[in-house]
Amino acid sequence: MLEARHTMDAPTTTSADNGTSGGGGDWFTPRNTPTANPDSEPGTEPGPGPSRPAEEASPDAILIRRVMAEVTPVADKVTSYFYALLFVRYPDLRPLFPPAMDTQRDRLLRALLTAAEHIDNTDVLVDYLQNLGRGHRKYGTRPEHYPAVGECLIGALSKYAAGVWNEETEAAWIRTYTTISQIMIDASATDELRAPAWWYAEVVAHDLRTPDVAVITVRPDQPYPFLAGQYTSLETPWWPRIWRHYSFASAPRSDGLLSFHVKAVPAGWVSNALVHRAGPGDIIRLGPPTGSMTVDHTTDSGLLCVGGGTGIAPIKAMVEDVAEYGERRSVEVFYGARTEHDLYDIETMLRLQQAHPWLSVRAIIDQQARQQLPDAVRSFGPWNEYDAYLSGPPGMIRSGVDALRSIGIPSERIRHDSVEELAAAWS
Ligand SMILES: NC(=O)C1=CN([C@@H]2O[C@H](COP(=O)(O)OP(=O)(O)OC[C@H]3O[C@@H](n4cnc5c(N)ncnc54)[C@H](O)[C@@H]3O)[C@@H](O)[C@H]2O)C=CC1
Repeated sequence: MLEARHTMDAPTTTSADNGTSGGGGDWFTPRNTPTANPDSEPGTEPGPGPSRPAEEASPDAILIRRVMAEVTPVADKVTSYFYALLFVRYPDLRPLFPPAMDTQRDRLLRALLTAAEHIDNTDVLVDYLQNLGRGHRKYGTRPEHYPAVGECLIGALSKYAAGVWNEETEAAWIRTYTTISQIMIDASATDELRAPAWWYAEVVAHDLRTPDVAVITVRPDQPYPFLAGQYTSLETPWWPRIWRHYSFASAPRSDGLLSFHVKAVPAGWVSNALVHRAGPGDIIRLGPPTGSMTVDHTTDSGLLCVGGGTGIAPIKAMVEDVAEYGERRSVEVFYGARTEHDLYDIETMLRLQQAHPWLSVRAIIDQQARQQLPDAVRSFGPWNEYDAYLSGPPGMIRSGVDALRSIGIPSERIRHDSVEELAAAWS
């Protein structure tokens, strides 16, 4: 299953002003209390309607896409203008955003595209927005922040889509944004009853495996439930309000410790801090667990796992999960790296292989194999009885999906995290 997880990760915020100032009126003011069933359609707010094929787009979807087509070529301008509006009208909110807004700006546009893309696909949209609403709790986002964001969003879209903007398009955006924000608010309110907005975690071990890869182990301040294959967002004390994603590198452990594999990448503030600066005793913050690249325990199909570089982290967690679960299903791991030196976790993987007869681990080193990881996987097999899991750089995921589909694995049996998000957020 390709995950419908994209990068709509900008904190939606504005001043404690209830959103009725600044020209937006109360168009976007969603209800502040959760609906009776937060997993259902958001109450009486107009929703995107039932899922339907793309060729039968709803009237709102047609209007939304018309605007998107206008603004996409000037994405940078729209996003800059949106944030300018937001921070001028609601300056109190500026501190909730990271000091440097580059990534954030990029995220907003993608968020819009995602919402527009899925406006008729209620299930995907709801699931995605609920996750997003929960994830926004760590930014300090409150229900009263949403109206101002909607107001500034409309302000920016109407300016840059002037050619197609009219009462009808505006009404469609208002309906859509109201739906979006209501789902997020509801999910956040429900989550508040069962989980903290974030967890503090103390670094208890820092193992520099190569000059730029560290395996970091942390102890959360309270229980942290998650599933093997998922990932979290992480903030370091050195770069406040900059959150980056890392997969859990172990299945849930009885001692409650969590581990991450971090590679310091050029211009990666968080990754460099984690690899070169962090040490035992440092306190980081963790957001909630997320992601659906998890082991399906309802089947006993074999697992074909392809991990490139630090993408091996969630694969290792899933192998441990299978071991823990007790099912003796076949698990075939391909662990790719550019050089032998980059196979920083091969010993762990080989130890797991030794302990579990159902597990096979193959290291594929570009330089030796003279081919990239996905091609190497294709030359083994057959894989048509397997569920496939891909984790690694975006290019590897893309060519991995192509390679696996070309040998007959249907898309719904191929799982991976969002390529867009990988590109943006694992640094
Ligand atoms: N740290 C973590 O928890 C996680 C990290 N990731 C992602 O994994 C990646 C790891 O990066 P590095 O360790 O630097 O990996 P890398 O760039 O050294 O590549 C690792 C392997 O992927 C293959 N590969 C790379 N680009 C490819 C392409 N375009 N087509 C086919 N194969 C390709 C290479 O052949 C190599 O075997 C990052 O993009 C990170 O975002 C993914 C999940 C979890």
